[in-house]
Amino acid sequence: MPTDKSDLRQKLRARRRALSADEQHQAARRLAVNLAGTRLFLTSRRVACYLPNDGEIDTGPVIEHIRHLRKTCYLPVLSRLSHDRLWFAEAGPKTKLTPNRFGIPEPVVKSRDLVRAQELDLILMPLVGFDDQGNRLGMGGGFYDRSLEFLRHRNHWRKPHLLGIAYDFQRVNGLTADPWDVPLQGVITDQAVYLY
Ligand SMILES: Nc1nc2c(c(=O)[nH]1)N(C=O)[C@@H](CNc1ccc(C(=O)N[C@@H](CCC(=O)O)C(=O)O)cc1)CN2
Ligand SMILES: Nc1ncnc2c1ncn2[C@@H]1O[C@H](COP(=O)(O)OP(=O)(O)OP(=O)(O)O)[C@@H](O)[C@H]1O
Repeated sequence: MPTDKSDLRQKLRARRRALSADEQHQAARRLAVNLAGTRLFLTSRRVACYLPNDGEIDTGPVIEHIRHLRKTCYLPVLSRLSHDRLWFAEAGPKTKLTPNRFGIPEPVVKSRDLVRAQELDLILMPLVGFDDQGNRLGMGGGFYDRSLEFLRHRNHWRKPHLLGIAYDFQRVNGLTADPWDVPLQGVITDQAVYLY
């Protein structure tokens, strides 16, 4: 296994992109079933998810389930970044979307309707790799870590709760945590629920 983070990123990203449409579809459905039985998800009302990019596991069934349970679904918004922190916007089935600078669709909303991570109960986070300590390897922009920095200074658990969403093959051994990394409380995959 490559030890270098960027090599590992490239390898895992290529493996995601190599899945057939049928494999992607199956895995996305299994993931939604696994998430649906997770207590942290069931007890959260304001839930942020993401729209898939670069072969990330499809979140369509998850988003449908969030709405079915009458929870509020949020998506990350990059286009009005301040100090590289993510904002989040409520996203219903009729919300207009526009591609951000990475080509990922994001909600078109008024500034006053943007919320900070602090206001959410649960963030379902995209990731490239994860390990059994709750360490997360992301796309390398540092957006989530910067936006969740306030969680590192807590001495008791504060919202939002953090769960990663991934294919099971994205589980790797011993990622080295950087000082700014904010650990995940669990990762939900197409095969399992890992809680740390
Ligand atoms: N679906 C999804 N949405 C997300 C994230 C994510 O990882 N996945 N992010 C998580 O933080 C933020 C966006 N971060 C991203 C960081 C890099 C690239 C990316 O494709 N980078 C290219 C280089 C592109 C360029 O520089 O122009 C690459 O690495 O190939 C995409 C999203 C917010 N929204
Ligand atoms: N809390 C922070 N304060 C300042 N800089 C940060 C912070 N968190 C991350 N960064 C910067 O962001 C860069 C990318 O971090 P990292 O490689 O961990 O991103 P990532 O978690 O893979 O990306 P993403 O969260 O966008 O998926 C790092 O080089 C680091 O300098």
